[in-house]
Amino acid sequence: MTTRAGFVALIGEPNAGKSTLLNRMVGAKVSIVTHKVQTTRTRIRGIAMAGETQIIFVDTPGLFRPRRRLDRAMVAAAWTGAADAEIVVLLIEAHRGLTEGGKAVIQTLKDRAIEGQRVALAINKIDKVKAEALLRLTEEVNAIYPFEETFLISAERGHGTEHLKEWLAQSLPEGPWLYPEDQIADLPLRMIAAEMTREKLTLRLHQELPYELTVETEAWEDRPDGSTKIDQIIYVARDGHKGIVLGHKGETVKTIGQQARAEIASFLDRPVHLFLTVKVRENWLNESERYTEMGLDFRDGHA
Ligand SMILES: Nc1nc2c(ncn2[C@@H]2O[C@H](COP(=O)(O)OP(=O)(O)OP(=O)(O)O)[C@@H](O)[C@H]2O)c(=O)[nH]1
Repeated sequence: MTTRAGFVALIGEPNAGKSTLLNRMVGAKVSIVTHKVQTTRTRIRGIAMAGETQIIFVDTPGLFRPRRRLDRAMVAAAWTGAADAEIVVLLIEAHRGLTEGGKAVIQTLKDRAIEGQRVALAINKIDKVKAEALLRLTEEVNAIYPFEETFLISAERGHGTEHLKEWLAQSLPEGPWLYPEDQIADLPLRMIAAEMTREKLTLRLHQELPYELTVETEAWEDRPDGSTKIDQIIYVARDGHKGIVLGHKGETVKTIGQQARAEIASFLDRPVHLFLTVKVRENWLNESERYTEMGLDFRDGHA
C-alpha cells in the first residue's frame, strides 16, 4: 500500500470561500463561516482522507491589505502557511473576477515562488455566473500566471470539489500519514468549541463589537454520566464592551450560551453544560502573547 500525505494551503481574499471549501473537503465544521469578512483568525487545519492519501489543509486567514498590527500578522501568517505547503490553491470568486486584490495576491505568489511547490487556481462560486464568463476568466487569470491546473468549483454546492480533492490527493508526495486516521482536525476540541461560541457572538453582536473579542475554553470535563462540562471565557477589549456582551440582565450572553451549547452538543454528539464568563482584557490586540496563542507569529507582524 502506497500512502501519501502533505500540506495544502488555501489562500485568497477575504470571503473567497476558503472556510466553506475546507469544511466541505474535511466534512466537519472546523472553521467558522459567517457573512462577515475576516472571521478566520486562527490557522486552522483540517484533515481529509482521499483513498490512501492524507490531505492536511492549512486554512489561512484572508489575504488583504494590512491596516492594523493584527491584520499584518494575519497576512504574514497566511503567507507562512502557504510557504509550508506542498500545494497552494488560490481561490477567487467567479462573479467578482480578477480584482485588484486578486492581482496583488498573484503577484506575491509569483514573487514568492517556491521550488517544487505546485500552485492551482480554483474559481469558486460558479453557481453565480454563466459558463462563458468562466472561460474568459480562466484565460484572463492564467495569462498573468500559468497555474498548473484550474478548477471551476462551487464550494457551497459541492460542484467540482471532488475533482479538486482527487487532484490534490494524487499530487501530494508519497510518505507515511502524519496524523492518526480518525483525527478530523489537529485542533483540540476545546478550541473548536471556543470557535463555535465566538461564531454565535459574532453573529449576534456584529454591529456593536466588530472583531475585538476572543473566546477561550478554560476547562473541559467529560463526566461519567456521558455529558461534558465546558467553561469558557469571553474576553473583551474594553470595560464598556462587557455590558454589551452581557446584555440587559444577562439576556444576551444567555441566548448566546444556549445557541453555542446546542451546537457544541450536536458536534460532540453528547449533552453539554456550557458556562460562559465575560472578562476584560485590555489591549489584547497588542499583546504578542495573544498572537502566538492564535497561531500567528507576532514577529512576522512587523514584516
Ligand atoms: N453562492 C456561493 N456562495 C459561496 C460559495 N462558497 C462560499 N460561499 C459563501 O461566501 C461567503 C464567504 O465564505 P467563507 O468560506 O467564509 O470565506 P473565507 O474565504 O473563508 O473568508 P475569510 O474567513 O473572511 O477569509 C459565505 O457566505 C459562503 O456561504 C459558493 O460556491 N457559492
